[in-house]
Amino acid sequence: MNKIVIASNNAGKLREFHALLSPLGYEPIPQGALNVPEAEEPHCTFVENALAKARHAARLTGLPALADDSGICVDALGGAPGVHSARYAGEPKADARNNAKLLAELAGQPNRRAHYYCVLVFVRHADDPQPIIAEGEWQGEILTTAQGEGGFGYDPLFWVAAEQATVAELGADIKNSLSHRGQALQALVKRLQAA
Ligand SMILES: O=c1nc[nH]c2c1ncn2[C@H]1C[C@H](O)[C@@H](COP(=O)(O)OP(=O)(O)OP(=O)(O)O)O1
Ligand SMILES: [Mg+2]
Repeated sequence: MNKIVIASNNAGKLREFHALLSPLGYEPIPQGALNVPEAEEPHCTFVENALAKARHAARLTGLPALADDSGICVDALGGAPGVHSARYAGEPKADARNNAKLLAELAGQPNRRAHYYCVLVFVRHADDPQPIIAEGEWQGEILTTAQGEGGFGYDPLFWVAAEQATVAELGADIKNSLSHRGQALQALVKRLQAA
């Protein structure tokens, strides 16, 4: 088995990585299981934050590491909350408060277009000079009320027209086949398997 530390403490992401990587012969290990504390995410781009998280986990575990930095970017808000999605409503990060703030910011706004973005960074070791980087994007719209119980984060507000459902109403397998994270991971795995 190819052990990979997943440099995340987000239970929703960890579930998705497990579902996507395990059938491909990888053994994803959440960084928390190896006592890796949360990394700082001080940067203004997703890719820099993902690289920081991946190097941090690889340094502390001595294992290859995969990090995800992701967020939701709303057109009418000039791309916000973007890299600040996790802490949009301040500390401590909380999905319910973030969703409430997003609805408040968009009150009366007819333009509901948004996209999820995900960048994945894989490092073979902490100082890897050639990280493998892959991205994914998923277009949708922000509803005016939450719908559905699945997924995590902003999923109950994120409407996918092609499915006539919010992401929180999609099954996990369908989400993984369409999502920003699923797309990025498919691209990343191709690169890993070619390496
Ligand atoms: O598929 C998704 N469905 C719903 N919401 C999502 C998704 N993907 C990212 N998001 C939101 C959640 C969080 O508010 C932010 C990620 O922030 P981000 O810093 O990358 O993750 P995090 O702090 O939750 O965990 P960690 O840094 O340990 O991986 O974007
Ligand atoms: Mg984070």
